[in-house]
Amino acid sequence: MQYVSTRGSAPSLDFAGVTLAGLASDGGLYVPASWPRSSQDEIAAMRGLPYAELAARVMQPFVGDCLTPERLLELTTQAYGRFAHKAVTPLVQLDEQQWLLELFHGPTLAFKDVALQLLGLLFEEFLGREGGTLTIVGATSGDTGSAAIDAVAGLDRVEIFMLHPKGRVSDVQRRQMTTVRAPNVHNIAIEGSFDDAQAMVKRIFADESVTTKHRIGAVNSINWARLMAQVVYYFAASLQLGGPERKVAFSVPTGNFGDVFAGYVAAQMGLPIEQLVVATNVNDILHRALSQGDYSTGSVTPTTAPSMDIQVSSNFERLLFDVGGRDGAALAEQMRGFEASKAMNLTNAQRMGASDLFTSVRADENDTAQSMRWAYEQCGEVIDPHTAIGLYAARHAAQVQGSAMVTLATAHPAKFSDAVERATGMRPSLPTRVGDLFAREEAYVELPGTYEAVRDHIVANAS
Ligand SMILES: Cc1ncc(COP(=O)(O)O)c(C=O)c1O
Ligand SMILES: N[C@@H](CCOP(=O)(O)O)C(=O)O
Repeated sequence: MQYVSTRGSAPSLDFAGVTLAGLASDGGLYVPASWPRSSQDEIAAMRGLPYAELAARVMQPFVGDCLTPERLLELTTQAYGRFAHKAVTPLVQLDEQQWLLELFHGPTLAFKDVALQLLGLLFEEFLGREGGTLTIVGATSGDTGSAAIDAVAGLDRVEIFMLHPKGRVSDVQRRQMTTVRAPNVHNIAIEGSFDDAQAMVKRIFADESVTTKHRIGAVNSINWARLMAQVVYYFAASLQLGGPERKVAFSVPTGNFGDVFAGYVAAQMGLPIEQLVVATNVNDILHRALSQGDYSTGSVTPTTAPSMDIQVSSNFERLLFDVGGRDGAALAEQMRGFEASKAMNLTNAQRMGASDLFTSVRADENDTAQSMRWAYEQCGEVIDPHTAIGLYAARHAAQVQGSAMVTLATAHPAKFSDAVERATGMRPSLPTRVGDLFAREEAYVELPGTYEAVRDHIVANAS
C-alpha cells in the first residue's frame, strides 16, 4: 500500500514511511493511494473475532508488507491488552434505536487510547528497524496529549513535546499529562487556543531550522496510523448490530474530524454505513461547512466539551481531497487560500460528495446538559459532555427508518466530572486504573502563544 499527499507534491510513501513522517512535506495529509475493499462475505467472516484479531484483519491492507500478519497481530494483542474491558470497545443499548459505543476503556479514559496504544508500538517497531530517534511535537485540547504521553513515556527512541492551551483543558486531562514523570516527556502550556497550538505543530514540520537537526513526528490525527486504528471500532459495532446485512448509522462528537473520517474510511472499505452524523458544539465550523458549504473560522468559544473547542479541523482536508476528485494541486491552492483568509467555500463537488454520507447537527451548552440529563434519567447512563453532544445529534438528526444509531462515547464521564455533576447532580468518580492523579506532582512549562517561543523551547530541550 502506498500513500499520497492531499496536496499532491510530496513523495508517496509506504505505511512505515507515513507512520514516521506524520505530516507530508508539502503540508498535506497522507491518504491511501486507493481504498482497499472487502466483499460482504469477507466482512461477515469477521463476525465474532476478538478485538485484537479484528483489528489486525481490518488494518492489514493498509499496513501492506511493512508488517507480517503475525507481527501485526502481536502488536494489536499487546496494544489492546491494556484495556479494562474484554470487548475493548463495548456497545451499550439505550433504547430500541440508540446505542453507545464506549471507547474509553483504555489507560487514559478516552477514545484516543485505541489508536495511540498501537501507535507507540509502531514507532518502536519501525524506528528499531531504521535506527534513529523521533521528536514528536503534538497539540492537544486534552485527550490526545494524555493518551500519547501514556503510549510513549519511557521509550528510548521517542521524545515527546505536548502543547496544550493553558486553562482550557479539564483538571483531570491536564494532570494525566503533567504528572507523568519520564525523561522523554515535555509538557508545554501555551497562551491561546488548541488551534494556535495545532498551527504551531504544523509549522514546525516545515521549519528547516528544526527539521535539519531533529526528525519530527506526529501523534495527532494528521498521522494516518491514528485514523487507521480508529476504523476498526466501526467494524466492531456494525458486526455486533447485524452488519454487513444491516446498515448502521453513527453519530460522532467531532473536532478535528479524525474520528468521523475513520467512519468514512470504513464505508469506503465496504462496510455498509447508513449515515455519519457530525456532531459539533458551538464551535460549529464543520456544521456550517456541511450544511451551507461555509468553512470559515471565528474565535473559539470555551465550552464544557473542551476537546471539541476547535475551529480548524485538520482531517476535513482528507475528506475534501477524496470527495473533490483527488486533485492535489487544486486542493493545495484551495488550502493556501484558506490559510491566508481563514475562510473558504466548498466546491459543489465537495458539497455533493460529502452529502452522500454525512449530515451534521450543532448542540449548544444547554443541549449538551440536557442530553447528559436524558441519558442519566431515562437510560441510567452517566455520559461525558462530548458524548452528550454526539447523543443529542443522534436523537435530532433526520433519522433513517429502522437503522440502528450508534453514538461514539469518546470519553469517560469522570474526565469532566464538574460538568457532569452540574447537569445530572451525580459526580462520576475516576476508575482506579488512573491511580492517585490528584496526589501526584505536576511538571510543565508555560510559554507565550508565539511560534518562536515554542520552537526555541523545543530546540533547547530536545536531546
Ligand atoms: C472526548 C473527545 N470527543 C471528541 C473529540 C473529537 O474528535 P475528532 O478530533 O477526532 O473529531 C475529541 C478530540 O479529538 C475528544 O477528545
Ligand atoms: N480533541 C483532541 C484534539 C487533537 O485531535 P487529534 O485527534 O488530531 O489528535 C485532543 O483531545 O487533544
